[in-house]
Amino acid sequence: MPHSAGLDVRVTDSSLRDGSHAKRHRFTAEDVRAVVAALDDAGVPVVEVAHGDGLGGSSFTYGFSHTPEQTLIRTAVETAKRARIAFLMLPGVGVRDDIREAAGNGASVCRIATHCTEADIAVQHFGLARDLGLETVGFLMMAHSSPPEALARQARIMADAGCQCVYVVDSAGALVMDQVGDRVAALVAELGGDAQVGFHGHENLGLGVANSVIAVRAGALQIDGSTRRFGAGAGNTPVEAFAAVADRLGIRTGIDVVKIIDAAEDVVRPIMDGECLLDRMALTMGYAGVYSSFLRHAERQAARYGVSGVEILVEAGRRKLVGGQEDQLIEIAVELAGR
Ligand SMILES: CC[C@H](O)CC(=O)C(=O)O
Ligand SMILES: [Mn+2]
Repeated sequence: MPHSAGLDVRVTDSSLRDGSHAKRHRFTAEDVRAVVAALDDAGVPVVEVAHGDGLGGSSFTYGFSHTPEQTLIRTAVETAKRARIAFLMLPGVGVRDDIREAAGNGASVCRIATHCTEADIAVQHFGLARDLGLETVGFLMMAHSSPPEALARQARIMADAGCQCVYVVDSAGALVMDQVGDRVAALVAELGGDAQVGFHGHENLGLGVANSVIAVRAGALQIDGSTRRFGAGAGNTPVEAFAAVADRLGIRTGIDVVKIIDAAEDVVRPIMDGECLLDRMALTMGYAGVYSSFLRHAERQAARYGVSGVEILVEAGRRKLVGGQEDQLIEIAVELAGR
């Protein structure tokens, strides 16, 4: 199922969604307008916009949005001339009405994310999205924690429910090279022509670009990244670096490398609170297999209870915490403080 528009791989930029974690969900409509205009001009085909934890994520658990995400989505749709606007939702964090509202605001790509063993909770959401005429993408999160065959069985559930591209999502940035290739290849073999396969990387072991190239070589047709690595943890695969490497390898992304390099420096960097760094905390996440979006939560609890953020993350990895279990970071911090 190749791309029609002369592309070998379609890139989705997640900086206005995954970057929301790094910016503590403080995006403004002006931020969205500036970033979408620059990415659109550089030829990025899909731009994802939402609260970091997806539609409905604005809450005490995950952190409140500065500007309602549906306003941000509408702003992105109004700004983009060519790019399609995508949104993410996690069943249970968001509900079906959130999908209807995002579609009403003009978003055209619906991305549904589940933990990598729980694809069945997304079945009704894929059905609704297809009924609304949306393109569908499925996210199998924390993919390092499931072997390739198990992941492929979950991908089959998503594809049968109407998902048109299932992503191997390296939420913890813990997958190392062949581990990406093996997972992508298993999904390609399982799905055949029924759905495409994608890869979403994080930089916690410094492998976002290399892992993405390996994913493409294993048959992935969609790749996520964030310009300037603006994402959770050490950030995502940098779109500008991936576009440059892809160009050198003869992989067509349709992205203008010079323009995306300028966008990273002149437009995206100024709206970031700081660079997304491969520092002690982020590297620990990749090494211990911890959900990247736990970074800010772990930092906060470490400061609040006067304990080591690294120790919180190591224990979170040992407990194999999944998204939605942010409150256990508090429990871990309290236990560490009591020792
Ligand atoms: C909370 C959703 C999560 O950030 C989705 C994602 O980008 C990932 O799992 O990497
Ligand atoms: Mn991510």
